[in-house]
Amino acid sequence: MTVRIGVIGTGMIGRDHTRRIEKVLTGGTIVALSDSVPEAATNLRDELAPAAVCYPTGEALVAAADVDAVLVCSTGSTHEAYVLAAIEAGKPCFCEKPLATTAEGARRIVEAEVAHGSRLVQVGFMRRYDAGYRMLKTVVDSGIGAPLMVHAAHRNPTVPEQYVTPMAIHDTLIHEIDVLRWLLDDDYVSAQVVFPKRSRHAHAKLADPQIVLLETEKGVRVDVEIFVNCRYGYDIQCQVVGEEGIASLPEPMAVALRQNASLSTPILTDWKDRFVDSYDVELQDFLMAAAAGTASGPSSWDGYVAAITSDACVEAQESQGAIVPITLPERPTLYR
Ligand SMILES: NC(=O)C1=CN([C@@H]2O[C@H](COP(=O)(O)OP(=O)(O)OC[C@H]3O[C@@H](n4cnc5c(N)ncnc54)[C@H](O)[C@@H]3O)[C@@H](O)[C@H]2O)C=CC1
Ligand SMILES: O=C1[C@@H](O)[C@H](O)[C@@H](O)[C@H](O)[C@H]1O
Repeated sequence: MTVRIGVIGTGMIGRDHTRRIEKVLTGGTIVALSDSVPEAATNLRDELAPAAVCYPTGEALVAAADVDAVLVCSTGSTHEAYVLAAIEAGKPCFCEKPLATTAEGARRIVEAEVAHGSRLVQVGFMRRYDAGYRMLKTVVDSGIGAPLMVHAAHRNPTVPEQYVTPMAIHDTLIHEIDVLRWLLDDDYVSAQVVFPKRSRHAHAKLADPQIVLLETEKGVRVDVEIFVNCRYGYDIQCQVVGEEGIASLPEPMAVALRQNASLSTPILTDWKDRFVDSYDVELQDFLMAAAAGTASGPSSWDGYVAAITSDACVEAQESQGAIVPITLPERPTLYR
């Protein structure tokens, strides 16, 4: 079966996902596009999906009879309404992170999906599909004894002016929030944020870098450096310290160059390149599940837990070093 897909939000990642469904993956075709800026949708149609119909609203796209499944790739604050509409229509829905910009919004999605009675939503936490993180998880699960600590870093070369301090959590740390609880098979119980000396490259409304300290139910201590004006590249680091050994996320594959009395490997600069294979695998997974009328991978529950944890981290940013507790509600059986 070829799954007929509608894409809401045809900006940077909506375009990239349209390209991969049309040009790279099997089992899906783009039949519908929508963006609040109509030319964004028509331009993408002309460039990559000539058979697609452009809809004036995301709601009209979700309701279209020939749309089997929906990709929500619009601005984060708009995700909740579109995901709820897809659930109401009984259509599988891939939602880019964040699932919702508030924990309340994510809870409403969980409740709607539970009421529907089966999974329909996959959240775009692509790192769970990354070959390096999967290799790391295999080792963490069996090769280093009980995990004790995680040291991680999420570095971007630069960010635009509109990227402000809480976005370091909602937009950036959210990937670590999800992938580390998946890696450790654990949940967080508290968060704290400390601010080192501020980089002179940070914009006025951004405290950069930041260090987020999380503690898990099993007592693992996690520190994540968020540094989004690091200048030198897009660099994702993760090291798990266990009772019997230390396991590190592999570096992306790169040619080692011996030249002019030096040995070097390039560092990537763009998140799209760093996780290009993971995006392919996550969307292929979505297409396979959608063909069966369901969803797999990171769930609404994972999106909800990430939202609760993000809220605690933002509160911690604002509380000058205070430790903010994280309390999760009971996990519905649908997500066990
Ligand atoms: N998984 C990942 O690594 C990444 C995820 N993202 C997420 O994807 C989402 C989109 O990000 P980008 O593509 O970078 O942003 P973008 O700004 O390039 O694109 C967003 C698009 O949504 C459209 N839009 C805004 N409000 C809308 C509405 N109510 N209905 C329909 N369309 C609307 C905008 O006109 C724009 O074309 C964000 O939630 C972001 O966090 C973005 C980059 C990487
Ligand atoms: O999701 C993403 C961006 O929105 C975010 O701004 C970057 O920091 C992340 O690395 C990227 O994966």
